Amino acid sequence: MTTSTIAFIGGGNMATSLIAGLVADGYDGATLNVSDPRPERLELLHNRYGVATFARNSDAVAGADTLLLCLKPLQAAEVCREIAAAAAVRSPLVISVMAGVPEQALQYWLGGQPPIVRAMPNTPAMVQTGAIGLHASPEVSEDGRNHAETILRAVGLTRWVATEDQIDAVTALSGSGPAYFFLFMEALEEAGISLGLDGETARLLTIQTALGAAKMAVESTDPPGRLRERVTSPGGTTERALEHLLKADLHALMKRAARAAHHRAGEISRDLSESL
Ligand SMILES: NC(=O)C1=CN([C@@H]2O[C@H](COP(=O)(O)OP(=O)(O)OC[C@H]3O[C@@H](n4cnc5c(N)ncnc54)[C@H](OP(=O)(O)O)[C@@H]3O)[C@@H](O)[C@H]2O)C=CC1
Ligand SMILES: O=C(O)[C@@H]1CCC=N1
Repeated sequence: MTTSTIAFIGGGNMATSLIAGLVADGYDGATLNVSDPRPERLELLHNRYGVATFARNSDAVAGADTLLLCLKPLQAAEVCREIAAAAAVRSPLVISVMAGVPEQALQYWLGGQPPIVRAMPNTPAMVQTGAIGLHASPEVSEDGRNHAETILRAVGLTRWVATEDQIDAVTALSGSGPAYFFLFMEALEEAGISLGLDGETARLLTIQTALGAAKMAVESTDPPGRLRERVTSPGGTTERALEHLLKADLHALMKRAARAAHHRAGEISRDLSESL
């Protein structure tokens, strides 16, 4: 655990998930600064996690050793320019979770080539079960890498990727990934209701099944494919169901979906890079 101050710039969904996970890990909310234009959001974060809140981004940055940029990509340029002078005072490590926002663009807006770590977390960070991809710009020291990893490891599993481009792949896989699993849960729940179960029963059984399958996948040395085979009795019920999913080519569908997310991250990067 660190006692240094982390400033969250933007206090929306992803910031809230990270703050919740850090506080659950033992971080003192008072060492977490948060700035956001919405007073009601700041109040909620303060009441729930004890964080220090700021209406002005520069005030949140002052005194912080680490900046966690949790803005929507389109807000990045304006806000980085706004905080550049305050950030230059202590040269904090800058960690950006923003999809598609290149390290080079962040350095350009902040000025002076600060060390940047791009992190791609996901919302399960809220329950300390996040999956987080990391990439460091060449300016990040070994200490800086360790510092970023320590923060993010508090909220989940971390993996460094070799190239910045691969952060777009992480975005398409695990950044957006919780939404894919939630959609699957919604569909399974609806299927249960269509077979005559009441809504609450269908939802509870769906969620517990997802949890059980994920726990088995984590704890087993066998890959998911082998675990699937063990559910699938020859000539049984699962086989009949899987025939439909495989006929619809779920694998190809998943690849198309992930490619679309990956493509979108690239579009965001290109648009931002063209404006430099
Ligand atoms: N949500 C997710 O699952 C994940 C998101 N990310 C990344 O995290 C980033 C944030 O996403 P998410 O949390 O979902 O989005 P949100 O819109 O929930 O959060 C962004 C927050 O920044 C606030 N904001 C707007 N303008 C400013 C400003 N000038 N200064 C400070 N704060 C400002 C927004 O306020 P307002 O609403 O009023 O605009 C909002 O509260 C994105 O770049 C996304 O790519 C990465 C991984 C997963
Ligand atoms: O949908 C998005 O753009 C963000 C990035 C990954 C998850 N949410």
